[in-house]
Amino acid sequence: MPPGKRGFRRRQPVTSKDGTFDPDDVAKVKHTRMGIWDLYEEIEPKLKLVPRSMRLRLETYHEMKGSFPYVLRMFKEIGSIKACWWLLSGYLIVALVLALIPAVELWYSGLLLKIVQNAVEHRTVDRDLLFQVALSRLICSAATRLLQHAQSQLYRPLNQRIRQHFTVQSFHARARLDVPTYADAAVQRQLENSTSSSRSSIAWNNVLTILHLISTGVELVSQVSVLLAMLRDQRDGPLLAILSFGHTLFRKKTNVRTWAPTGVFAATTKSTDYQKMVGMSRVVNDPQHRQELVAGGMAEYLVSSYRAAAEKLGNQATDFYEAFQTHTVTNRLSLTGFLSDPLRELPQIVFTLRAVQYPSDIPLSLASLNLITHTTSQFSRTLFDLFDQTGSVAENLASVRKMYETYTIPNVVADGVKPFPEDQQSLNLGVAVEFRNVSFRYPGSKQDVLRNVSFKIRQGQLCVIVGANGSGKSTILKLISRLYDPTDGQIFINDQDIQTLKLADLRRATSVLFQDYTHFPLSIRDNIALGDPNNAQDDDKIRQAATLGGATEFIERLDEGFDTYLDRPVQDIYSSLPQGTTTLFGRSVEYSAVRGAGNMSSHQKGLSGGQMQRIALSRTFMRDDGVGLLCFDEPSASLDPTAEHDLFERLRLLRGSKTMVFSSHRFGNLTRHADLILYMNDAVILEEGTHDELIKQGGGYAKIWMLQAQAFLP
Ligand SMILES: Nc1ncnc2c1ncn2[C@@H]1O[C@H](COP(=O)(O)OP(=O)(O)OP(=O)(O)O)[C@@H](O)[C@H]1O
Repeated sequence: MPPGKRGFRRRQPVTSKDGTFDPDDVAKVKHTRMGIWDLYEEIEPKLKLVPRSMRLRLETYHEMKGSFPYVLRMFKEIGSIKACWWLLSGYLIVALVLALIPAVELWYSGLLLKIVQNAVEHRTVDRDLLFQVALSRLICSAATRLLQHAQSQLYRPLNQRIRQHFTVQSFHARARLDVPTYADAAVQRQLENSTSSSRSSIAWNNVLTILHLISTGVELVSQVSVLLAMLRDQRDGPLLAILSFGHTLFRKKTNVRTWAPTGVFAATTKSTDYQKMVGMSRVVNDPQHRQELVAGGMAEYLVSSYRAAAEKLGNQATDFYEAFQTHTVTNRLSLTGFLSDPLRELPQIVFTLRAVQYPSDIPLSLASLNLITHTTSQFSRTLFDLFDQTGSVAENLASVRKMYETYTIPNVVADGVKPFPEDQQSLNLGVAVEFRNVSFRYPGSKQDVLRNVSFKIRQGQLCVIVGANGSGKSTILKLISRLYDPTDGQIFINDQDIQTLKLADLRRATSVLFQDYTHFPLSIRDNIALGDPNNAQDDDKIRQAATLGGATEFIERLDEGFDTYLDRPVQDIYSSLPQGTTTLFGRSVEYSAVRGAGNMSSHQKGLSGGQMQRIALSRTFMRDDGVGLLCFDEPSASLDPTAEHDLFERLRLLRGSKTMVFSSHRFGNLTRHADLILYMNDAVILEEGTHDELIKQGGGYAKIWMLQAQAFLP
């Protein structure tokens, strides 16, 4: 990943805290300069009674509590997945047994110590007990291996089952969102926070976290019980244990390393040189820019600018994390750091003093010292790790809550309740569309893109909306298909308020080709089939739609015909192929360096804009049954004049008596046949009527018509 801000934004999700963060608020925010980076950290309110770390921990526990109901729901759901309960119970049992083994080992080590003690004091060795200890150690290590193997065997099927189940759920949660909801930055953030990777899932990660917590708990409790039992019999045992524990605690305190600030923070760089360096490295590394880079002879300029910027910045050209670490490392030399090492030696010093005092005890004390210090520091490390993990455990558990919350993100465009139309046959006569004083502003924008727009398209009419770029034509089509709701005013379909109609019915009865249509990274067949998901398996229909869209001829010329992927989402993987290999799996071999280079990035098969538009048109033609309203936004923008003429002829024939709405800034063919022309400019409808009426009126429409006509006059 390129260095810098991109990585930072992606990796640092916004916390669940309410309110806003204003870097300029000096009362609440501390500013630190770190090389080219400016770090802004929220100043924690200073409560004397509760230390900051404690307060953070309390907050964390509180957050964890809120996540529990969701975690419970997750486990219930996992229980409903085939065979998951059994696998999970098996996994838990294995984990618990594994957690008990260190205590068993410790117990036998204690016994060994007793044997040594006996040998020293009474000069006798209990051979049976010694054999038993040796055997038990062997059994313990064999059991650990076996159990770890069993665990890895259970891991894969569990992970796969759980991941698959929750991936489908999350797919559904995302697919159902409407346009304004999906475009909402807060929703995007929410979705990003609940994204699983392709190899594991939020649910599985949480199952592992919880199992880890349980087994660590069991490990600690069992070890502490054995340790206590052992310490009871050992001279100086408790003292040595306390000293070891103290050292681990002290070292932990002096050894806090963070890769980023811990609280609420934001960081930015004002260095234009660094921005330029990162930007230029993207231009060079991203294949989509290669064509322009080469054709424009930019390489030399880029290299010299990059070098100049790099020289100017020197070692300050780092991403935020590196800058942060450099900054913190220089601040880490402290007195506590120096004290840490002598403290480590303290148990040895105590032991030496005792050895002088009781020389006969030396072998025993040596064994005790080793066992006790080793066990205590291991135990305390596990304990501290567990404490340290509370933050990430809370975050993990919270991710389950966030995942479930995405399932219920409410859509901005609310569904209606009335079925539409009541009589399916009526659709053949088209539908009437009426706008009453409609005003509209895109979410987050301050500007009205439609102002007080009113018009009425009667059943079966052909309406053409014309006007300059940005006048609001496409927006009208988006409102008719209820991608958005008006900010003001009402829209009526067959005299019924559009907001009362069932969305699924409305969308089934309407077919829209947007100007900014996209091509799905699927096969051409699927790209067309999606025009009518109900008939997506009907190959004849797909071919017929392709013919109507004028696409059959070029599709059939492609090597893979209808199976061609416009943009293959999963690339074939190969390396070290002999040079003569030009095709593989029925496709031509492209080396990764040239994949997506040149004009192949957006449509790998190198289709022209017009051909892509024909595929989009075919998708629209897929749906003819059960549709009463056809909307086309600049359907011929990329077509040559013959193709445009043929398209309009086909559309007129196919239309029958259905309502059709076009948006266009080309006057001519279409407008002359229109029953209603809406002439727009700057968010309002200025003129409306038929071609003859508007020409007679001699207004804006007539003027542009004359302008376009003149272009063809000799
Ligand atoms: N998603 C959006 N968010 C914010 N503003 C938008 C969005 N889509 C369009 N706009 C703005 O709304 C205005 C009207 O756009 P619209 O696409 O409806 O115009 P148009 O008449 O169809 O233009 P063109 O002839 O170029 O297709 C423009 O100023 C455009 O910048």
